[in-house]
Amino acid sequence: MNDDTILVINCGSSSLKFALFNATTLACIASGLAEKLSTPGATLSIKNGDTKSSANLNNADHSAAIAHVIESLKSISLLTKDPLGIGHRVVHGGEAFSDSVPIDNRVIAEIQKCAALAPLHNPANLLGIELMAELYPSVPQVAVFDTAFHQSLPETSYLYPIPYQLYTEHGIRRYGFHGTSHKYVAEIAANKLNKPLNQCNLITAHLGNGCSVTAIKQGVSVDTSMGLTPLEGLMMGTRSGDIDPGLFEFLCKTGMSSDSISQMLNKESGLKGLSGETNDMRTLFELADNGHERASLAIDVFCFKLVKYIAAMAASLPSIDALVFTGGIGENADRIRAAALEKLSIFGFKLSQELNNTNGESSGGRITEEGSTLAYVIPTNEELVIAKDTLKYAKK
Ligand SMILES: Nc1ncnc2c1ncn2[C@@H]1O[C@H](COP(=O)(O)OP(=O)(O)O)[C@@H](O)[C@H]1O
Ligand SMILES: CC(=O)OP(=O)(O)O
Ligand SMILES: [Mg+2]
Repeated sequence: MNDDTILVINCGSSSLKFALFNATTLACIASGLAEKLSTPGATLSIKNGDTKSSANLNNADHSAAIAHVIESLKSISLLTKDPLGIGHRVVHGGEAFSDSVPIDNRVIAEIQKCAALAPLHNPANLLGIELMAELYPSVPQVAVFDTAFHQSLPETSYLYPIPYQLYTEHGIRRYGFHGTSHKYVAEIAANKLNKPLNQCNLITAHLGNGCSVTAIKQGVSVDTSMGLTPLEGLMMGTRSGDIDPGLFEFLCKTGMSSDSISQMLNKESGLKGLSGETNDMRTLFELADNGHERASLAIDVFCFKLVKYIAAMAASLPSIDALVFTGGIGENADRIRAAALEKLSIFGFKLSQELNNTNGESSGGRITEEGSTLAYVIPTNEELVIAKDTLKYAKK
């Protein structure tokens, strides 16, 4: 296959997601995931149309994994010539970026500066950029930031009530994340509502492994649940979300180091921490159905936090045109959506059980009854947004 392509890379701390798009049609040709990198269990799975393959990568690090990805794509006659452009998901762009940008040394330096604010994400994103620049030195690379869409937050939302110099001198403020996803589903929701986005008031709930909720007023982000880092806000797969900051001192006094507290809050908390089992919502449903009490408890706390945050987001809006669910949980977990909407009847939501059970498939994503405040399921596609933004800077 000799069509022009755009390659999208989402380099995480121990994983690498990629997607290859046709640059003309923007159809996704192949996508995949290399995970558990730098461990004996490292694997690569690739989906190419209906064909799925997987391979053991045996301790491969990011660099070896990227080489495997490119080799594998070539072996199925894809990526036989250089891509037109390479787009990267970059989690933290601080206050420097309110849109996607072509990557140059200045951009790399800014991303490096933001690494202190996102130590789990930005260094991995930078590694992906460096590795691709080595492999394809003459191909334009573009950075697409999770934080960009939230640069419209007003001061009242982004400032923390702590000494003001911490903001001016150290950039400590709410930045917000998953912006690419919130923006994408907001645009689709506006289409469904048949209104320009700048006339839409929406609440978008991105519920994947990381979870965040955003209030979108007349098309722009005005409040969001994640903060300085992607740890604040909702309960997530392995992240705690909001906790009392007093917990930190308390745990320090028990002898825990700040690194181990951070590890606990980021990797051992959330659904996994409360259930004592897993961060995977599907498995938790199975466990709960078989009488596992802490799996049920973890699901209940997850729903409670979700409802609380959706209600908080409503405080920033004059009205709610629609609530949107997206991400692996938002798109598939009908019982989470049902539990949430049941508790949100104060905002006029009336769930249609029938539409909800099938993820709104027969109703263009709508899962509410006639006359209800609208709620939709809208599958996100961050990779497509990154591919589109990359194409803007890739010369044909
Ligand atoms: N059919 C399903 N029912 C319930 N939860 C699901 C379903 N499919 C995926 N999920 C959940 O979605 C979450 C992963 O979301 P995803 O958006 O894929 O993650 P990531 O943030 O890593 O991209 C997991 O908790 C997974 O269990
Ligand atoms: C920013 C963030 O939380 O990303 P993810 O959901 O991919 O972990
Ligand atoms: Mg995802």
